[in-house]
Amino acid sequence: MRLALIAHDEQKDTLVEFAREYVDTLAAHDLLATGTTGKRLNEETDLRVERKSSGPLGGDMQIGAEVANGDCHGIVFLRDPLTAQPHEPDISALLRICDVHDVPLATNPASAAYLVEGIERDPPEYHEG
Ligand SMILES: O=C(CO)COP(=O)(O)O
Repeated sequence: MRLALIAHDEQKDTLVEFAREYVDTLAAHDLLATGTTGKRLNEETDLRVERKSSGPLGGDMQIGAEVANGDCHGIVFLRDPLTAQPHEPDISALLRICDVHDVPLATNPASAAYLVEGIERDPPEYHEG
């Protein structure tokens, strides 16, 4: 499966910690991330992550396009619920396209744990295209 990992700045430490905790499960998958998140993951974990553009520069939309194309099958997106983001429309679009295509999406660490553990135990069926 191809999984995306994304975190806003205030959540990046938490995502790095999460990725270390689930490194064995995550390493079995094809991983991608928005730019700065991917840089942190590549530098601070044993995971190898394909980096898209930074979120404010279009990274959320690039990942959304993969969802729309059937190429991205699950997303952990640790959002900052307390800080306004300049690219809020892009974020909303990514969340929406996950719902359109029924792609699992976790936006906080508790649900991210269920998502990753669930994928390991029982990978969801997904459709090409
Ligand atoms: O802004 C983001 C997601 O909306 C994350 O982007 P970065 O990983 O480049 O910080």
